[in-house]
Amino acid sequence: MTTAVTTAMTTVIRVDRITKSFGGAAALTDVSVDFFPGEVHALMGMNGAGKSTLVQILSGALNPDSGTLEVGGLVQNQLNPRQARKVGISTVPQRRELVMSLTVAENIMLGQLPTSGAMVRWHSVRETAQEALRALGITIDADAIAGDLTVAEQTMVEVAREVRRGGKVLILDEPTACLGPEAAQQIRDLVLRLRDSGVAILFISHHISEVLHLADRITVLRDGRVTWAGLATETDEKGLVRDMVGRDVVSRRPVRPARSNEVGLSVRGLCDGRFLDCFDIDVRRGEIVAVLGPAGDAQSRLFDLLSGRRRFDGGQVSVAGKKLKNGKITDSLASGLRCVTGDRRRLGLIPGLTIDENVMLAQDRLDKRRIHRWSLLTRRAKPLRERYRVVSLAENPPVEQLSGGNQQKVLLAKWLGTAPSAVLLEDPTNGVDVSAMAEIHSLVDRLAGEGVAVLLASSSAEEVMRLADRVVVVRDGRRIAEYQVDRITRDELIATTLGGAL
Ligand SMILES: Nc1ncnc2c1ncn2[C@@H]1O[C@H](COP(=O)(O)OP(=O)(O)OP(=O)(O)O)[C@@H](O)[C@H]1O
Repeated sequence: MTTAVTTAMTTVIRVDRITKSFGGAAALTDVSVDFFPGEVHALMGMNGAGKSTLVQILSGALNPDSGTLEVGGLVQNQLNPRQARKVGISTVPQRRELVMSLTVAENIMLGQLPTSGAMVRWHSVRETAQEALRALGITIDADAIAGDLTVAEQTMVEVAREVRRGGKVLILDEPTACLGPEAAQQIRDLVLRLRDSGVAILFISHHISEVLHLADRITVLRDGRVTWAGLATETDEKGLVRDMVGRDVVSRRPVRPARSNEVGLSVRGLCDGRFLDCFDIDVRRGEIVAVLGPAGDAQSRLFDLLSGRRRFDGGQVSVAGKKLKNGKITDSLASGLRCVTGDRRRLGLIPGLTIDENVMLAQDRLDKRRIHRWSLLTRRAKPLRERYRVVSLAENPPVEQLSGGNQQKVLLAKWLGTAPSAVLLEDPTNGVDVSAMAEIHSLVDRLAGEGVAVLLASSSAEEVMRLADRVVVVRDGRRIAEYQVDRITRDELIATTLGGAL
């Protein structure tokens, strides 16, 4: 447990009895929260509990239906994003908002480039940006191109930009989602440095142990209402789960039926640039094998190659003994291989289509069905929505209106509802709450129990320990170690992934 340096207990933001509805359904009801400078305040809750809605109100993207918002002692009516920034409220959303083709310095100084007459003073741009990074203890080169950075580094650049613009309250929406242990730790270290410099941090995370270690204060939302608020030292994991879910949640490794000796998915000598170098892996039917590596590069490249989105330089992929054609999505799908992307926003879902349309997209494609009656679509989607517990305020809205965790459930329903024979799952519980996580883990257990070969690429060591039978560690594109999960501890797993000796 870390200690806060709260010097003055004057609130920097006071949220008083805020209510917000969408189409008559309440997303927030009578929510009151105080934020203090020099404190990490975690906001927790199940998917759809109202966290992002509150963040959007604080950042001026939405206005509440009733209640007041006070910033630095002044009531703010009808806050818009520009005013929010002006009064010192900055948000680093889940989706990175950097211009990927520009340098780090250009991104940090965007909109505030120093000029002499009509000329930009590039030297000053670079110096000022480098200083902004240095002041936060961030060792990233200001000349680097944003798109070449890791996700954690991109998050740090956004934080540096917001702090430089005078952010007194920094809202970080799941900044460690999908990051491996080392990168997540870098972000947490940065959060603590900011806190110690007096910034008020609003931190959203579904990782309970992370919140308990990092936060000074916690507010829990359930169905849009505050169910618990207090100091982190006054609660524990069990208490938080009860406050979020309303009951205990248990997720245990089941005893799975003996695995078949038949290989469901076989990868031989796969090569792709610097990401994969003669990579081999076999997954038997009914087995769950996790691929772990320090940066996640190999894992997401595997997704591109196995799904047929990208051609590999060399090697062979087979599903149930049938060789796949290189770079052919249709062949990959026809083989029964399903690749569930970790990037649901860009590759997984069509934001403007409804839940039912997204849920049925993959099955319709496999059935070559182009036209459907609405009533039939709803009837076909219903069992999948129920099985994956997709929750929304409206009946069948566009998926872009769903909370992040519910979007993830739609993505899983879309692919896993199509009778797969082998599956690649990339961060399957990305952004989902503790209860949905337990449900998704049970669904993956069930898939394996039905004889599906499951290849898992997860950034969470806990998830790997919970789901996988075997772990393959990749470094520099090569397989460097392999373990049976029951012969290794979580800490040993993290050490070996990060390059430490066992
Ligand atoms: N623009 C919108 N239109 C309609 N409903 C919305 C809109 N934005 C949010 N909602 C609904 O409001 C509820 C609260 O959503 P919110 O995104 O705040 O949840 P959350 O706690 O951030 O969830 P998650 O952990 O999944 O991100 C959800 O039921 C969501 O579907």
